[in-house]
Amino acid sequence: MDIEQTALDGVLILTPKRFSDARGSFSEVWNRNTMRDAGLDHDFVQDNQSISEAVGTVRGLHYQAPPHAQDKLVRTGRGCVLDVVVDVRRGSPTYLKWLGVELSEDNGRQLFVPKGFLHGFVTRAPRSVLLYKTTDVYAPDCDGTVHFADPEIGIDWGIDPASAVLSDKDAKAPMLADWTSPFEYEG
Ligand SMILES: Cc1cn([C@H]2C[C@H](O)[C@@H](COP(=O)(O)OP(=O)(O)O[C@H]3O[C@@H](C)C(=O)[C@@H](O)[C@H]3O)O2)c(=O)[nH]c1=O
Repeated sequence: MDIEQTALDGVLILTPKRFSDARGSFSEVWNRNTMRDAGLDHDFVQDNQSISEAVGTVRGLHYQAPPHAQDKLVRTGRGCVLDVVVDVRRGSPTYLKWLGVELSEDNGRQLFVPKGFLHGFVTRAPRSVLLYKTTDVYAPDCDGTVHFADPEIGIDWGIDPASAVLSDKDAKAPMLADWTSPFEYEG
């Protein structure tokens, strides 16, 4: 497993070793011991899958607030997405900085998204399948959204935001000006 730091403290790009042969390939996408040795001692308790049919589908920007905040380990099982995280830890030196990483079935990359970050993605291939593990279970009362096209964050999604395929919840999400982050930077 290759583990790469990013410009956002705590956000990691993990690329599993791929064993290829005449049949195809094999990869360990998560191994508790390997991860623990790399300092990632996380207790994942839920596995999720979303399937997005159309190119240009945006899901996000999402978070679960404390006490049910989630770390996430995200990958693409089929297709391709631009996966995006935004630092919303109040007091963080990189507050409101965002990072986009392409995750595809071909590159096999995974993104580790810690608590305190908004998470979202846009699909770049039809019928893209996102797979992700989380360290807390779904808690609808703590579920939150920030508008994906917030001008203060200014994410370049690579599409015209007006053409994005969105859920009603994401289309109606608050802008930062009407939202207070529940996360504090802990250094
Ligand atoms: C996230 C989630 C949703 N649901 C239900 C609620 C709802 O009826 C339906 C669809 O939910 P959503 O519209 O919130 O799904 P979606 O927009 O795919 O939400 C996800 O987006 C990505 C970007 C994330 O980071 C995830 O944590 C999650 O927020 O699934 C669960 O039962 N368990 C879950 O863990």
